[in-house]
This record gives sequence, structure tokens and C-alpha cells, in this order.
Amino acid sequence: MTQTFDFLTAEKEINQSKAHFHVMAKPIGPVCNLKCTYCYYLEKENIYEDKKSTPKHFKMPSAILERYIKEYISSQPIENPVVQFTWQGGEPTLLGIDYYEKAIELQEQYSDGRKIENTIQTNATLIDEEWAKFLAKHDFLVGVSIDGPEDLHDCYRVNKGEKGSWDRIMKSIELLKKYNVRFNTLTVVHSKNVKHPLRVYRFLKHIGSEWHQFLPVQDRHATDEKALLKQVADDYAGETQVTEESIKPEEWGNFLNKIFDEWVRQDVGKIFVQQFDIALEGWVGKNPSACVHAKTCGDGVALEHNGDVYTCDHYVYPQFKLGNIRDKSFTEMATSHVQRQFGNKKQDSLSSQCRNCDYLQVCNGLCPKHRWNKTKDGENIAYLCGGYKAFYKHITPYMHTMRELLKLRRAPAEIMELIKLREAELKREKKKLKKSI
Ligand SMILES: C[S@@+](CC[C@H](N)C(=O)[O-])C[C@H]1O[C@@H](n2cnc3c(N)ncnc32)[C@H](O)[C@@H]1O
Ligand code: SF4
Ligand code: SF4
Ligand code: SF4
Repeated sequence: MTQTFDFLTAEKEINQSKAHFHVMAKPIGPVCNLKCTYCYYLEKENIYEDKKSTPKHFKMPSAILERYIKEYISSQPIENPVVQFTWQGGEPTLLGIDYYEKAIELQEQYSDGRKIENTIQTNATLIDEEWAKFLAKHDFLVGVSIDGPEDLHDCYRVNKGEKGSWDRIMKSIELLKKYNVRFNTLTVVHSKNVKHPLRVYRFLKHIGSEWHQFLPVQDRHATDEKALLKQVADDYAGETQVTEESIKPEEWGNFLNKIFDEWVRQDVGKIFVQQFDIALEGWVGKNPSACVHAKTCGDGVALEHNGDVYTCDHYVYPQFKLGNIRDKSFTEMATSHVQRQFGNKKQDSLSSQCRNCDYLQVCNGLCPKHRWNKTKDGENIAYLCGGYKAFYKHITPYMHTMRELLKLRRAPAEIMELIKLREAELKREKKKLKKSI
């Protein structure tokens, strides 16, 4: 019997060997025009000691750029209709518009009929009319880093002369709006703005951000002056101290709760707060889509300027390097045993406190990098655990209601009306009670 080649099965197998993973590219490495006091990435220059004194040497060469674009597109499964490129750093806009024009040409050349989308994460200090027109023309989604009103932003987001960056960013936001560029905001929650949740939230709404992402500072620095990288990963055995900009767990819980209370009464369906969206995903039984709350890690690698690939943007350490795209394919690195082990470690190393926690399905034990606190049994647990627990406890009744609405195929935004009715009813009952006394 002659055997015919089964193209359909073969294609399926080829696709199955392609992993769903994402790349965060650093086309200018850790180089930046700002010097935010809390920045976890600036010191990565120390890994590339030979280039440190010459920032332009951190520019991703065109051969690496081309290899990245070509291979990343071809590594994505066919059933992914859109291939998503994320440009980050350091400060990716330092490379200028021409660099990204070239990247777009290459994306078109290798797209193979796929839709390409670009996201750029920026401190927004260099956006001018030309940039805004370019970003609009190519429909970039722009992530703007802004920590709130001027005083709460400029305390840490400063340039090399210690001058605040807020004024310049506000001009950029106006330009993005003028040219209808899609943007969202990334707000670092640090020891100063954490005390002003509503000022921060209302400010973000006021500047027109409809998609808010809050990033809590929770960092430990090695006390050893000679450490190559001061901000340490969980495998560091030396002495450390929590940084001055880091927040306390109870402050994080309070920050989220205060914003949630306003959001759930006024803004559901209008403003997307990543923390709240993800919590709802967990409550309806989905695997949360943000890695910190997902069951496992390992789906997003970081690509440095010279082609080095690391397990994750938060694990850019020499011991977590998977290889270089000049020698290995992305698929090979992303599906390697080392990367799978890294990804599974998140679940495998959960403390028994997490395993028995009522919120495990929503929280999943948080990022392994931040599990440096000890439970009473001596197991490692996330530094911000207490804050998240307070938050999950606070939002439980609301999440249950939104889950029920979704089950009934109704919009979660209807919760706002339900709360209004309930609060009016409570007010009436209180009045009645007062009269009867
Ligand atoms: C390293 S920056 C690179 C992109 C660009 N330079 C910017 O600031 O948007 C990426 C994001 O990480 C945030 N970030 C920096 N240091 C942080 C820290 N220690 N904890 C939490 N987020 C931090 C930044 O504010 C920014 O939103
Ligand atoms: S702008 Fe971004 S990369 Fe630059 S110092 Fe600030 S957080 Fe770090
Ligand atoms: S290590 Fe942390 S940041 Fe990286 S994928 Fe895991 S949870 Fe996300
Ligand atoms: S809330 Fe705390 S105990 Fe519960 S899963 Fe998250 S980190 Fe673990």
C-alpha cells in the first residue's frame, strides 16, 4: 500500500510545535534619557560592561532586528491572526522614527499575510508632532508611563539633572490626543502616590486614559555594594533591604480598594483597570491573562539589543539567559526544558498557605520574584500577599454579582445601577429606623 503524505496533519503538527509566546524587545537595551529613582532596568547596563560608557552601542543592529522580526512572525501559530510586537527598554523612542520605519518595512516584508500590531511603552518625553503623526499612521498602541499629578510623578520620574518630567509628558499626551493615537497609562505605585489613590485615579481619567495599569514597587536591593545588579531575583542568597520607593502590603490593599469603590459605582465598562479586569477573569473561572496572576510563567521572553533572550523581562540576569537569536530559534528557546521549568516553578513552589487560600484561582501566588516573605511554616510567600488578600476580600460580593450578570448574558456594568438601588434602599431604611426611635 502506498502511503500518501497527509498535509493537513503535517500542518497541524508544525503548528503545534509552535509555541504561543510573546517577546518584549529592548532595541536600545537599558539606555534611557530619564533616571527614575525606582527603575529596575537602568542597571542592566552592568551586564554589558564593555558597552556601558557608549550608549549608542546598545542600539539593536539591523541584522538582529531583521532576524527578530522574520523569526518572531514565523514562530507564531497560524491560528494567531495577529502578531503583536512590543517595543520597550530603556527608552525605545531614543532610536528615532527612522528606526521604526525600517522595522515596519521588515514586518511588511515578512508578514506572510498576517496582521501586525505594534505597542510601544514609553516615558513620553520625546513625543513631538512628527512622532505623534507616525504613531497615528501606523496605529501604534502607546503605553505612557505617568505616576499621577505633578507632585506625585516628579518625585521619582526625573531626568539625569534630577528635574521632573511631568510638564513634558503632559504636552505629549495632548499631541497623542490631537492625532487620535491610541494610548493607555502605566502608573507605578510607589511610597508617595500610594497614599493618594483617588487623586491618582481621577487624574488619569482627567487626562483621557481609559485603560489603567498599576505597577506596585516591591523591590529588594542587595546591601553588597559589589553586587553586579542591586535589584535581586529570588535566587539571591545575600543580605538585602526593601527599597525606599517600595510600598507596604496594607497600603497596596487600601490603594486598590479605594479606587475599586469609585470604579464600581461610576466607571464599569467605561474605564478599564487591569487589576479589576483580571480579578473578574479569575472569578469567572478563566486563567487570568496577566502573568502575575496566571497559573504559570514563561510565555513572555525578553529580547535584549544584541539578540540575547531572557526568560522574562523581570529576570534579565546572566543566569536566566536562554541564548541568543543568532544561535538558536525563538521556538527552541521558548519551548526549552529550562523555560518550561521556569514557567512551572511558579506553581510548583506555591506555599501551603497559597494552596489553601480562598483566592488561589484569582491570585495564583503572584510573581515568584517577589516571594521573599516567610510564612509561619518557613515557606516563601509574596511580599504583597496581605494587600492582595484585603483587596480580594473587599471585592468578593461585587465580583459575585458581576459573575451572575455575565451568566445571565447581561453586562457587568449593570452592577452600577444595582448598587445605586441598594444604597437608596438602605438610606430609606435608615431614615425609617431613625423616625421610629
Ligand atoms: C523599564 S520601563 C521601560 C519603558 C519606558 N522607559 C517607560 O518608562 O515607560 C517599563 C515600565 O516599568 C515601570 N517600572 C520601572 N521601574 C519599576 C519598578 N521598580 N517597579 C514597577 N514598575 C517599574 C516603568 O514606569 C514603565 O512603566
Ligand atoms: S523612563 Fe523608563 S527606562 Fe527610563 S528610567 Fe524611567 S522607568 Fe526606567
Ligand atoms: S516571573 Fe513574574 S513577571 Fe515574569 S512571567 Fe512570571 S509572574 Fe510574570
Ligand atoms: S492572596 Fe496570598 S495566600 Fe492567597 S494565593 Fe495570593 S499570595 Fe497566596
